[in-house]
Amino acid sequence: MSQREYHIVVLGSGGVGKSCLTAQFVQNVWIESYDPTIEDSYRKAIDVDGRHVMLEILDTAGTEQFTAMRELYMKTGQGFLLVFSITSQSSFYELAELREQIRRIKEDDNVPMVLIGNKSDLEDDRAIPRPRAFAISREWNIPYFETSARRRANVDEAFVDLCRQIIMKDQANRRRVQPDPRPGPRGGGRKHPRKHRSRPKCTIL
Ligand SMILES: Nc1nc2c(ncn2[C@@H]2O[C@H](COP(=O)(O)OP(=O)(O)OP(=O)(O)O)[C@@H](O)[C@H]2O)c(=O)[nH]1
Repeated sequence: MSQREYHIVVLGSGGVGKSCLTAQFVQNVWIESYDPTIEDSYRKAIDVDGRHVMLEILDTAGTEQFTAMRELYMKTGQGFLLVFSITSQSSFYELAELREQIRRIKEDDNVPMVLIGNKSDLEDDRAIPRPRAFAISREWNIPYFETSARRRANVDEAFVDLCRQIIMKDQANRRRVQPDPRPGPRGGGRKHPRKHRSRPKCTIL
């Protein structure tokens, strides 16, 4: 079977840890320094439930000056990681608008997404209580993961969950456009009804 390629976009305010999460997932490295991103893309092959897929991961700019690129990558992205920092209230509230923008641009209410509260190692500085984040994730009908890029906690789990959602959506779309090749009422394989058999049926004893 050919390898499928899926486009993932990592979104969220500046400094929430998008680059660090991406670097941990793709390269298994931790980056201590903060260097605001303009836009970086990475490729990683992974196996999800026995399926070999290639991911194209776009690490986007959190700072306002680069938001002009948003519309384009929202169109091409098939799945989105919505990242905030558990230590920053504003980064949490800013995600609502990003989510709305994605749904509007894609004209789809069921876009694969995952909500991520990053920097879970900074529990003492927590500004968003866990139940608050879970409540939003339930309202948006998407899963919530608390991650720490620093400790590499829950990073793979969040990316893999998103991949699963994308694969399921892709399969559902394919089923919709490709008619079932099997004959009979479910399939579109046979144009004309089978002719009546004149020969008697054979019975195996
Ligand atoms: N303690 C802690 N620090 C983190 C974590 N993830 C990222 N950081 C730090 O937060 C700062 C910003 O991380 P980045 O990954 O560059 O943030 P970003 O969201 O890509 O920022 P922009 O490129 O501006 O959008 C860096 O100094 C990181 O070391 C984490 O899980 N825990």
